[in-house]
Amino acid sequence: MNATSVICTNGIFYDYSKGVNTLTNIHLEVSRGNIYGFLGPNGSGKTTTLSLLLGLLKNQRGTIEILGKDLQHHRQEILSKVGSLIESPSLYNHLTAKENLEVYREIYGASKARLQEVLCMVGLSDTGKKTVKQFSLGMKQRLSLALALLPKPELLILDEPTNGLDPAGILELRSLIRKLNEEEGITFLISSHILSEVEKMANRIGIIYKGRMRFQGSLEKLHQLQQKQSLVQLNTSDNLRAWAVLRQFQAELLEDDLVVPYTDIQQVATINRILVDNDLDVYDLHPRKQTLETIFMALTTG
Ligand SMILES: Nc1ncnc2c1ncn2[C@@H]1O[C@H](COP(=O)(O)OP(=O)(O)OP(=O)(O)O)[C@@H](O)[C@H]1O
Repeated sequence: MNATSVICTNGIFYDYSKGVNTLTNIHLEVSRGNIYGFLGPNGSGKTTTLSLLLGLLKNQRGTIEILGKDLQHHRQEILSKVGSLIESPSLYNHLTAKENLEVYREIYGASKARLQEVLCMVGLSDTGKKTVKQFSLGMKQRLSLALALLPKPELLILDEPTNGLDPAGILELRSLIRKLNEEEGITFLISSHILSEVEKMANRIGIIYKGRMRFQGSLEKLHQLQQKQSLVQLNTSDNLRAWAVLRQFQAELLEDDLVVPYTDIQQVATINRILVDNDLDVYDLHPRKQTLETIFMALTTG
C-alpha cells in the first residue's frame, strides 16, 4: 500500500456458495484524488466487491485497507469517512429535499450549515416546497448523493449511479462527480457496465470479468492497449517481400494476409508509400482500428 492509497485490497476471495467462485484474488488499488471506474458486465462481481469494501459482506480471504487502516479492525472509524450509494437509500417521497436531509442530518450529527452546503453542491437548493415524489430520477439521485455527502466523506463509493437516468441526467451526474472530485477533493469509486459512461470522467479504470480483475490502470494505459491492438491488414503483389520491407513495423505474415500494427492513421499512409516505393502493388489495405469498446469487449468475453 503506498502513501496515497485510499483503497487497497490484497487477494480478496468471496463465494456466496461453496464451489462457486464469485471473486477470485481481487487486487484493487484506488489512490487519493482518483475517479476510479470499476467496469464489468452484469454479474461480474462489482456489487459484491463494493459490498466487501463497505463491510456489508465479509471477505473469506485477503485483506482490505481503506484510508490506511485495516477494514476488519477499524470498521467504524473507516466507514465514518466513506459515503456510499449502493442500494437506493430510502428517500421519503412526501418530504422536500431539505426535509429528507434533515432526517439524516440528525443521524449523522451534521450541522444545519452542512445541510445547506450539500444541497448547494448537488444543485437542489432552489427546489423549495417540491416534494421528492415530484422529482425526476436525476434529482432523486442527486439528493441521494447529498445524503452521502452529509458526513463530509473522503471517499464515495457509487454502485451504477447512472442506471435508469436519461442522457441529460447522466451528463448532470457526471459533471457533479467531477466537480466534487476537483473542488472537494473527494475520491470516487464508481461501478458501471458501460465503458463510454465511465471513460468520460474516470482517470483510473479497473475491469472485472467473472470475478477476476482483467485490467487495472490509468485511462492512458487502456488507450495504449487500444493502440497496440490496432492493425492494418494488407494484400500486395508479393506479400513475402512486403513483409521483409515492413519488418521495422513489426509486420506479420498470416496465411494470405500481411498484418502490421499501427498507432495513428499517418503511419498507415507511410506503410502504403513504402510499399509503392519498393515497386509493390497494393491490392488491399484495410486499417482495423480498435476502439476502447472493442478492447473492453475483448477483456470481458470468454
Ligand atoms: N446474495 C447472493 N447470493 C448468491 N449469489 C449472488 C448473490 N448476489 C450476487 N450473486 C451472484 O454473484 C455474482 C456476482 O454478482 P454481482 O451482483 O456482484 O455482480 P455485478 O457485476 O454487480 O452485476 P450487476 O451489474 O448485474 O449488479 C453473480 O453471478 C450473481 O448472480
